Amino acid sequence: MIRYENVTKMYPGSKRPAVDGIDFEVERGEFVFLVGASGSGKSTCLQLILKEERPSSGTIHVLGNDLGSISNRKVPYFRRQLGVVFQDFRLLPNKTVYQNVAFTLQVIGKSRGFIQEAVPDVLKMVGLDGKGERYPHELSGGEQQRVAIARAVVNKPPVLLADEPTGNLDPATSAGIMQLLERINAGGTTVVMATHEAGIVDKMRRRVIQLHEGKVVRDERSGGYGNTGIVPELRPQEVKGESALAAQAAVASEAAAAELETRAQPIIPAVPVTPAAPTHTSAINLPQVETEDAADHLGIAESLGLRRDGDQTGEDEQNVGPVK
Ligand SMILES: Nc1ncnc2c1ncn2[C@@H]1O[C@H](COP(=O)(O)OP(=O)(O)OP(=O)(O)O)[C@@H](O)[C@H]1O
Repeated sequence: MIRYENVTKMYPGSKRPAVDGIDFEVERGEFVFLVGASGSGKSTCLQLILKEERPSSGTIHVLGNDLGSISNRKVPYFRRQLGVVFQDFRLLPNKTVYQNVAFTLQVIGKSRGFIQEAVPDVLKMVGLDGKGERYPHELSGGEQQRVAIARAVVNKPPVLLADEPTGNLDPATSAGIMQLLERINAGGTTVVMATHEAGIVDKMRRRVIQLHEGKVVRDERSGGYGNTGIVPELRPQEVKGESALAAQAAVASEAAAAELETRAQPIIPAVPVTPAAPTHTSAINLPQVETEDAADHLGIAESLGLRRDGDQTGEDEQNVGPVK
């Protein structure tokens, strides 16, 4: 479904690759966590899958397509098969919940009848029944992320990519979001999620691919986050508030019990990871709602794969192939 073959990504002006000769394959229906310290290459991996970035060398196949062979013109069509969720939600602030989700379908030319059926269905699925007329600023952070997830999956993409989707949420709210992602995965959608949050990874016991300085240092079926005691930046984010701390403790104790029950063997043995300065703060940062304008619409559309980006010249065209 997603296959990395000896992929390296070197950003211009960088001294070392962000992604350094990595190989992995994600099968249809898997739930995979990408973990690792800040700067280890998690977001770059997701951007490469989305063809937002191009590898410096190596090959990436997604849904049967060699990404190197998809022309710029076809990129938006390719991206429609991938749902994307971000840490900062990226909702359109002057559109209602309903309109935020409908917008995705309108841009790709779905009929009014289809939209009128699909949007209420997906809002119900994510637990936002009855909140369609609210604006993003009238929702909690968790509800805003549910809208973003609804928008990502309303067109039933076979793959959902999530980059720190719980990064702005307290642990109790995060647990609800993770249940929702699990439910979406149980419905057959392949989920690849980058995260720093050890409690979540430890509790879920799904496949874990750990990156360190752009290399895969662990690929473990049914894994945990890693030895968070040794590596400072892998510790779970601290949170403020008694209920959040209680929820985090509950997750940690369940994870400890699960650890005792199951000790899965790594596919690639873990290697020591050099500690680096922690970069994440303990505050819960809710994103600022920005003023809506045309640029917002275009930026959102582009990042969701609804609009063509890049130059228009020179590449061979190739039809986006069937789902593998
Ligand atoms: N557009 C860019 N231009 C230059 N360097 C970049 C760019 N994006 C990322 N990098 C660098 O590539 C490396 C990997 O970054 P990346 O964002 O993929 O890591 P990450 O694991 O997602 O980090 P975080 O958890 O902090 O989001 C870092 O050294 C980063 O500074």
